[in-house]
Amino acid sequence: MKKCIILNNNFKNDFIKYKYFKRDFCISINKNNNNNFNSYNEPKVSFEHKPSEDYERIESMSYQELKDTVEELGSEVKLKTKPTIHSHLSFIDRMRIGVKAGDGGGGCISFFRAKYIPEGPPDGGNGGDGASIIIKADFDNNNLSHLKKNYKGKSGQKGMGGKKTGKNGDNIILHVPVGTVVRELILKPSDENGEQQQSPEFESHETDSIISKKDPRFDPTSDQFDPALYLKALSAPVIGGKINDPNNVIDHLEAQSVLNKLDKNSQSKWIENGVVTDLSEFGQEVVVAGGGFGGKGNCNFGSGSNRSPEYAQPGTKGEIKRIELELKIIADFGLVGHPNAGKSTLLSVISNAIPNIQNYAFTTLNPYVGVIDFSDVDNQALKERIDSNKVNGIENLSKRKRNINNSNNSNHNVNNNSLMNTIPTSTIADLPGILEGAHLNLGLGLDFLRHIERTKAIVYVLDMSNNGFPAIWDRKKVKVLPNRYAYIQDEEDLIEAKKEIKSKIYDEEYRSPWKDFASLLEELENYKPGLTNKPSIIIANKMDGEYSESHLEEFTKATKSLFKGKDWKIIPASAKNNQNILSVKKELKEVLKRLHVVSNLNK
Ligand SMILES: Nc1nc2c(ncn2[C@@H]2O[C@H](COP(=O)(O)OP(=O)(O)OP(=O)(O)O)[C@@H](O)[C@H]2O)c(=O)[nH]1
Ligand SMILES: [Mg+2]
Repeated sequence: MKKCIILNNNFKNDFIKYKYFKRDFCISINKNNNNNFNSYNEPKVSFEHKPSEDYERIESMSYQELKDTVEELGSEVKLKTKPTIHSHLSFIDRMRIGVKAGDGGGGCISFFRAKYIPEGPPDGGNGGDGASIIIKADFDNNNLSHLKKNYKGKSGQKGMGGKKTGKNGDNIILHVPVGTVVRELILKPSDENGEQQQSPEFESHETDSIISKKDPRFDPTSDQFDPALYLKALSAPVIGGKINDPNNVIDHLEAQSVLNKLDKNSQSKWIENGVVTDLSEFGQEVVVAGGGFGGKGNCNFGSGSNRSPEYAQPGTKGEIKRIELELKIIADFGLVGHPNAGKSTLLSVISNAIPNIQNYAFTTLNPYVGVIDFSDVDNQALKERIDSNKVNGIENLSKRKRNINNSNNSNHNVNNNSLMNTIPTSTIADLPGILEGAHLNLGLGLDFLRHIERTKAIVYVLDMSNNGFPAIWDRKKVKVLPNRYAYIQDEEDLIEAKKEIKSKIYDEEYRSPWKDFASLLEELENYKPGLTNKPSIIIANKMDGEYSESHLEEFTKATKSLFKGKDWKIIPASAKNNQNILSVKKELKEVLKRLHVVSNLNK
């Protein structure tokens, strides 16, 4: 029997549909704003059948028709819900949304009337402005999953008699994390052969004249209508007004319907038009679609020659855009640890980077990104397989091979391997060391913490040899605890730091990896609650130390309850002696693999 799966429209990615679920064909249901998957009685469905390159899509099929079709294909209809994925992994770092700003309200044509004034002056008020769509960097979580696919702004209210102005549409503000890059997209139409055409050359200063001359490339009813040029012109800075000025000739609704059709037949593709905004400051915002202007009411047009103007301005159309949002991630992984824990040394053995390594704190002052090559992990996996086959005998191997080939269900081993093979390399950032009070801007403080936000996962590096770190800095040293120093810029910093650090319960005589780890988590959480929810790995470094084994034992015990429900692994290693580095890389790849699945599911 052929395997079939029914998914809701969230599963846009064919790779996931066919490879992850290992089905012969799959059916996706058009959701009617109803998230409860099992509650469909008569769902509208579209049908996709893709064992080969042929791709069939039937829109609006009834449930019965769907069942018949599926049964004809030799399967049965089964509703399947989304696979559960660890909640802290499900963050979206890139998404595309459609935005339509509200139209401006039309001006009003009205005349003042009273008992003894039958022909009063014009008193039609102005229309209100349409709502703009604004993207603002003030969201508290490093995630875009809270956003919808489309936003539509309210139109401005029409003007009213008595010179009353219509209400403006309330702007829609989309809250995104600091570090989000906003890109405008334009449609790149395909030619007959499916090849992408080059966008026509477009000079912004041309636009004004083109539009006013009724250029057919901007006319949606003309054969020469050029969607790419049209979309570009919508956002181009134009001398003497924008494309959506009331004086131009474009029928925007008609144009949008042409664009929608192009979008639907999926021969077209959205590409960047080069308008990029990097929202790198808290509170920074950008208007991605400007609301239409309200039209002027006839009270504005009365003049000596025409005291009773019977006309008013219509409102202008709100802009329509497609936007791509992306979190600016500096690397897949960020190395987090106290100064001197061995972060840079670890980076140097797992990646191609050649960082500065010194036996004093704050050697690393800026993030340094290295590329990890996973080919040795893959080679080892292959070698292990060959070795185990040698042990089990060649017969076993062929049996297993056959099993894998025959199985059409979601065999996890097969899936995992195919996913892993799609991740040949990854990036890792060496970050400056962190110490207590970093969230108060001690040490390299806030600058450093900001970088952690820009990595997808965290690699904690702990010094298991527990030698304590000699805080030798070339900056102004201030002793805040025995053996501990902090970088203080002024008196105020110092008072704050002392207060903060004293309020914590630290055993001043004795440092332990557990306390180190707890203070790292605390700093991260103090800076931004939820920051430690990122996928994480703990590297117990300096395992070549005399007491490292017992410290690791203590650490594992102490963290047991904390790690409940989290899939954080503790990997013992010695970066300096290149011990167990392959296991570290293996685990990094495991984390990436999980991130990869989630990111594919959310595209
Ligand atoms: N014994 C031992 N020493 C190590 C190990 N890994 C690193 N070290 C040493 O620890 C010292 C600090 O290493 P770094 O890699 O510079 O430490 P870091 O965490 O990058 O320090 P900052 O950049 O100052 O935050 C160096 O002298 C390293 O040689 C290890 O596994 N075992
Ligand atoms: Mg370093």
